[in-house]
Amino acid sequence: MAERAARRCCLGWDFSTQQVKVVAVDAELSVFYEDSVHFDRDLVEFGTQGGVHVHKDGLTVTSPVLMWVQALDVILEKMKASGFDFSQVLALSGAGQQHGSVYWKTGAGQVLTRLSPDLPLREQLQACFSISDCPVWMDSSTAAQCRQLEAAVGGARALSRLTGSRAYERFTGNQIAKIYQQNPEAYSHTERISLVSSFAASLFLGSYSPVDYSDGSGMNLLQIHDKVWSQACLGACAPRLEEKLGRPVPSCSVVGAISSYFVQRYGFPPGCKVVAFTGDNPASLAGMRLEEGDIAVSLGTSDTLFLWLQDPTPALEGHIFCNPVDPQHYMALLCFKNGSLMREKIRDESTSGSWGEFSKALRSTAMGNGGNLGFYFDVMEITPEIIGRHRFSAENHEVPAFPRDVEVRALIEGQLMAKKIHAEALGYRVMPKTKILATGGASHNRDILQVLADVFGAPVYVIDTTNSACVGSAYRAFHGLAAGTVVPFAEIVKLAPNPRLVATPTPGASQVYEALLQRYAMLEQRILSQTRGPPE
Ligand SMILES: O=C(CO)[C@@H](O)[C@H](O)CF
Repeated sequence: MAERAARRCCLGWDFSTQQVKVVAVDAELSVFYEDSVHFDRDLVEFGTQGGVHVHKDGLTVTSPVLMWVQALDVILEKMKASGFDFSQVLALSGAGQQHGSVYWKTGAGQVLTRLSPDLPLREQLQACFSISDCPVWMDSSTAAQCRQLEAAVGGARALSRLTGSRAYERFTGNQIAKIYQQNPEAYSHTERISLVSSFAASLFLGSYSPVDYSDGSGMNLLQIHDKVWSQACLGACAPRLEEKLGRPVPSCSVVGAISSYFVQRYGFPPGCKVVAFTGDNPASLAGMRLEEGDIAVSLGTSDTLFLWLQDPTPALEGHIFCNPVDPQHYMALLCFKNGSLMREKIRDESTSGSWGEFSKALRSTAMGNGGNLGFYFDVMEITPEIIGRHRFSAENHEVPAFPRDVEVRALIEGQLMAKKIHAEALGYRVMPKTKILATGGASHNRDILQVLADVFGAPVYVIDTTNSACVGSAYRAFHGLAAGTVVPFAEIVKLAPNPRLVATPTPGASQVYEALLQRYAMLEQRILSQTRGPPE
């Protein structure tokens, strides 16, 4: 085989819900290698579906930690077999599904430092975990612990101001509290608790990696302004918790050099740096190269907004995390459950299942839709908590139906105005330099993106985000190599492929939507007050 040219690079890892993925990115920021191990398909013995075990109560959702360990063994062996030249790896970083937690048994730290390069990780770490099936982000079994935590710190809004979010069932602090309450023996035999991100970093380090600020912001435990653990939250969840978590670190930190295990078994250079791993969403923000004032809109099954914020306003909806690439700033995540499934339903009902007709309906109706407004939530919406379909005429009278073209525009304008209103409630503001990055299935529909540009009053770009968490992790590894210097992340990634401009605001759009957004916000509050008590 022709000798492969030496290619200095950084690796970006993603320990996600369904697989472990890796990309290799060279100094020109080109991705030249990628590989993955899919849990359900490649590690059948663990019996997962979608990478998880959904328990009989329908609320508890876990994943086997040894599956994640074995996936790393398998993917590294695949890379070795493919002839990947590990000696060229300057640094690596990674991402993990947010909120999940790993419980290292007393003594495991010693095992990590003394791994034999002659054996796979799975064999040597077999007995190192006090909890074998780890709680993950899909778990919703900790409602009681959420209420206890909010009560301990003065309520949901107080907790949101402190940690960036009100209590959420999937957030790690509440999961730790449940384990301490329901399995105290396992908790007492736990010497370290990692997130999935810092667990993965620990494997490469050969010692416990600290939790980074950004993923740590998804625990309901970290004070996002001071970047220290909240003693009130720690105390409300479990005893002696701070010693099990260790001190959190800035996300751009170099947490150490790669363990000799990987040097001897795979040929990594001894000086290969490990940069703190972080959550998958913060890593994706890095991969999309979001900058201050930018917003990424992922239009998928559920719609997700990634915001870059300088002065966040924590609220009862959405999540504020410490920014993964700028320790002075923040990011926010907003999830809208009624995303593409709702768009597909209206497409089927109003345009005979045709996206072409759906787009025609958008093009044949004017911005503002003649004052008609719609709220379309066939499943309970997260942001805000509303269910059902609610249509309003220009006079704010609720009506039972719209003509089909009006219905299509009312759906899309409603979904996108909700995004702007709730983003602004978290402190987001469109700036002159704002770019909107659209991703996900619906980002292939240019007519939907035109409405997005009109509602936000900003240009819309599309970007390939297939491996955004991995690529963002590789970018962060390069940034970590510059650690100690004041080189901003944007400077490190300026050679990366640029997003493609797809839509710019129609002249007059801001006048139309300024008034409509106010009406939408008022009507949303009207619906909320009709369906639940006064806001907290
Ligand atoms: O819970 C989430 C974010 O808060 C999910 O996006 C997980 O990070 C997916 F792994």
